[in-house]
Amino acid sequence: MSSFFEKKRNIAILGSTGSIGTQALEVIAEQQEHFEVSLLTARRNADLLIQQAIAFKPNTVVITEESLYDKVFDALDPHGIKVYAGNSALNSVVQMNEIDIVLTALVGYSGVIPTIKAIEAKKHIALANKETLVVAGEIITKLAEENGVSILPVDSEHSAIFQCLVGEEYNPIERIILTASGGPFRGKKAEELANVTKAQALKHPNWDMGAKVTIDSASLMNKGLEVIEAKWLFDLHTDQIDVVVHPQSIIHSMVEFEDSSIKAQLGLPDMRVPIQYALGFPKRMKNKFPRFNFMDYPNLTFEQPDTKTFRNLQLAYAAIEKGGNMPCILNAANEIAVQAFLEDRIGFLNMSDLIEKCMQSGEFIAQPSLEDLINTDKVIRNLASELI
Ligand SMILES: NC(=O)C1=CN([C@@H]2O[C@H](COP(=O)(O)OP(=O)(O)OC[C@H]3O[C@@H](n4cnc5c(N)ncnc54)[C@H](OP(=O)(O)O)[C@@H]3O)[C@@H](O)[C@H]2O)C=CC1
Ligand SMILES: CC(=O)[C@@H](O)[C@H](O)COP(=O)(O)O
Ligand SMILES: [Mn+2]
Repeated sequence: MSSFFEKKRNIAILGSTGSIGTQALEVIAEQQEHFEVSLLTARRNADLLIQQAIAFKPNTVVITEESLYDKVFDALDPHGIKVYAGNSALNSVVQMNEIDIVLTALVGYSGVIPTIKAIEAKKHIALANKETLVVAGEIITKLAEENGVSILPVDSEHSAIFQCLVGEEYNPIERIILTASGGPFRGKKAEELANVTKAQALKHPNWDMGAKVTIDSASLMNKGLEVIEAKWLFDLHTDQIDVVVHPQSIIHSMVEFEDSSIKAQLGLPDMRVPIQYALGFPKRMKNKFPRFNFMDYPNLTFEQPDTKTFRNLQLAYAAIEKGGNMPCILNAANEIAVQAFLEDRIGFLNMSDLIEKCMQSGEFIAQPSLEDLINTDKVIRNLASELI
């Protein structure tokens, strides 16, 4: 069967060895008549990267950890696959001619520069890496517009909103409602959270994801980052973005229009659905993913987020309302806090304290350039590390 696209879409996956990256390869394996892989990248997981490259035959792979170059080269050179190492290699290969769409599935701030390089080379972006828009949303959305490229959301909530907006080009959004699972500690109070372990925090009730986003979900920082991501993706004011806790993660998010109608996108929690939608947009492709059965979920429930206990959501709203480099400060402090929590160096509640301190002491820049943001990230990482 031939593809319904003019030609097969060439996909670059930045972070192919992670949770989003591996699920994207599952999607591509099931939709081989429509997609092929031109680039795969990883940081340290050389064994999986080699395995993926042999199976999907990309033109090029990058391993950013330079000490692993020889291992990956020796394994893939005999297959005619080009191998590079390091961040600068990543920033240049995302511009390769044959790439149509770059799926950004790296973690954290590391996604910012490769995404900018890809947009400058007029590649469409399938955006999983929400931190990119948190750090540099204004610069990146402007750059995408100037280069005529689309930023197609992969994050489940933003994909839901994007899907609700198809056909609504003439209808302004009144507000969006981002759903939040509430994470593994939903309903718990501060005194119960003081001594929770990373093993408990890493047990998300509905989604199987990488460690960083799973801790963010447990602390509600994930929802805070998603509020900022939504502001830039859909050009909204923060007072148009509400968060509702929906513990079943079946309604992935909603849009309310000016006539009071609310549209929602529903389905089982399965990231392959939004990944496939972004890569195949505007086409919905037939697949064999499990189907949702309403009888299995007789109770879909909704609650207010407890922002007194889970302070990160309020900190994120405060950061985006302040604007400038404040979301970049929030993000850098959060990345250091999450890493420290995962290494048992700080407790769960200390994460919010650390982020708040960095927001209070970091130098505020109202109209930051990209260089200002790169510097802010560096300075705040140092500050947060010193404060631990
Ligand atoms: N997982 C999910 O279901 C969802 C994730 N997201 C977002 O998608 C992004 C990816 O998340 P997820 O897949 O869970 O993350 P993972 O930790 O599972 O995977 C991250 C990937 O990026 C690579 N990587 C990590 N750090 C660096 C770095 N500094 N430089 C270069 N490559 C790096 C890793 O390589 P290696 O394996 O070699 O370390 C791996 O391939 C995040 O921004 C997350 O918030 C959004 C919605 C859902
Ligand atoms: C799958 C996905 O998009 C995650 O970002 C998810 O949203 C995490 O769930 P909560 O942050 O709602 O717990
Ligand atoms: Mn999400």
